[in-house]
Amino acid sequence: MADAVVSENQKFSIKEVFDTFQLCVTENKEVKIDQYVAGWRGLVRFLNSLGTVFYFIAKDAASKIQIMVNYRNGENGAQYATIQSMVKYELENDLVDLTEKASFPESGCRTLLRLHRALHWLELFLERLRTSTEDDKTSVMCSESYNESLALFHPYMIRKASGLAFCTLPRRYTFFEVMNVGTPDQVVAMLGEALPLVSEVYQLTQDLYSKHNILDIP
Ligand SMILES: CCCCCCCCCCCCC/C=C/[C@@H](O)[C@H](COP(=O)(O)O)NC(=O)CCCCCCCCCCCCCCC
Repeated sequence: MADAVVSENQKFSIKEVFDTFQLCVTENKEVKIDQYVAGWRGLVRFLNSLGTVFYFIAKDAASKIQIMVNYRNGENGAQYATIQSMVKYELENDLVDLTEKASFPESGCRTLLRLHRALHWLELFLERLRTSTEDDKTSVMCSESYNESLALFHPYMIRKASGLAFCTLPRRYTFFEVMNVGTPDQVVAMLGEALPLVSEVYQLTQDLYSKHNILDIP
């Protein structure tokens, strides 16, 4: 509720976003979609605070978030409580285009897979940020992480536009300030705590998709 009245530009701490990812995982090691989506919302808000050049990225992420929210609010919302229940439901009911785009271009499994791949980028980027030193460039850390993950799935034009956007990233010190966590040492400590949470969510999803052989949904 509070989220709705908070202005998009209001300063918030990136730590809140990572706390949300912590709430994603249930005792049975399932990943809750509401919290997963909430985590992504926070990341998009942070991205928006970095400037309009990231708008095309934020817009794509936001539209995928919205697709997932719509499933949760729809008549079969309960089936979308966790990523595990969603995969089971959609596969059992033939609601996923597995080999080529056809009747279900916006299935939950497909949409979440795009966010999941982006989470891998985040994992790699946060690790680089965490182990970086003062003079390291955020743009380089960002593009190296991108090239090892999301870029493998993106066409040339998107890779090109992304590369241009990365060049506008603020330097490390300023970037840490925008994260609004505290001193650089505190940011590094926070990243050390946050990374295992993001990694766990990523790994649980990866294992699930791999088990069902749905890592290549078109
Ligand atoms: C800090 C700098 C942030 C740089 C973000 C790096 C990710 C670059 C992604 C570029 C996506 C370009 C937009 C379009 C993508 C789509 O074509 C493509 C495929 O979708 P389709 O199969 O439906 O066509 N979409 C995707 O791959 C999903 C992309 C989602 C990107 C979300 C990025 C959120 C970044 C959040 C930054 C938070 C940083 C926090 C650091 C402490």
